[in-house]
Amino acid sequence: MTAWGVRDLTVRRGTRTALDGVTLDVVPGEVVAVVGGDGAGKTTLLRTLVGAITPVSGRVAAPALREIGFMPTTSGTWRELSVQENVAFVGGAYGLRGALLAERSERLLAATGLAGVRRRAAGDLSGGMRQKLGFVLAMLHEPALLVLDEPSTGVDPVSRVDLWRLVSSAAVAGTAVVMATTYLDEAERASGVLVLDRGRVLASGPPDEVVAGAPGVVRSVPAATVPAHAWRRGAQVREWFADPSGAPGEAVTPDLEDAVIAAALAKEALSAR
Ligand SMILES: Nc1ncnc2c1ncn2[C@@H]1O[C@H](COP(=O)(O)OP(=O)(O)OP(=O)(O)O)[C@@H](O)[C@H]1O
Repeated sequence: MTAWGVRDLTVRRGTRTALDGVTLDVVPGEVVAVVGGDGAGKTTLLRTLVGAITPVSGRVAAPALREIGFMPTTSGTWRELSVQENVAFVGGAYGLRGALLAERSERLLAATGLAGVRRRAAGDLSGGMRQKLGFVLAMLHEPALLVLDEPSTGVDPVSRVDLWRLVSSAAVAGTAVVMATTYLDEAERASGVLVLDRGRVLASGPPDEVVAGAPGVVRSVPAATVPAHAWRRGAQVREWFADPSGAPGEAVTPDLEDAVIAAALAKEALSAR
């Protein structure tokens, strides 16, 4: 089984090092989530994986271009074209036509709930529907590697669940999927997570291992001891402590969000020394 991905990747954008020694594996049948804040390097990583950016150093293993499905943050749809025309246009670009194109597009339009709006211009679709159309276009040629750049950002919660279902069913069908996301609840459902922070890997592995490997301890506290180490979770205030012994407050069962914050704070504490 071929694993796609990158090894020890360093990429420069302008004068900045956008990625510094990043390794990512994407296996057929699995979804890997790339998480990180604005400017962490998610888009740069995905674009380098699909061959749109040349790295300074490191290795990229990806299938041939026509075996890759790529959905950019902007969904990759043509706003002036109808849903049907978007599908026909992209299908044509991949050399799909006739019964094969009809069968693929009908199946994908039905799965995404877009069959009823096939004559509507993509620009008149809701944000969530437009992202689903972007997914249809990226999947039309049945790629071996599906690369999705923040498909669910700004999408309503119901459409987010729909999109996740589509993405995971693509993986179940054998596609290797990598998706950038800013939603950690979404990343928690992936097989693997890569946490980026200013171009460097903060943590990587299956979500439960990333959570188990989080440095220090996260507690629920009545009031923050060190405000810069505390954050709100619903009605609670949570705080990260480097040293678990004698940490105040109550124990919490950490999730991926806690683990990512803990890893970021531990790194900051280390570099401040
Ligand atoms: N064309 C460019 N020229 C110069 N610097 C760039 C360029 N594109 C990105 N960068 C820089 O590279 C770094 C990584 O950006 P990237 O877009 O990959 O991050 P991201 O995690 O996808 O964040 P966002 O969600 O905000 O797009 C940032 O510091 C960004 O400012």
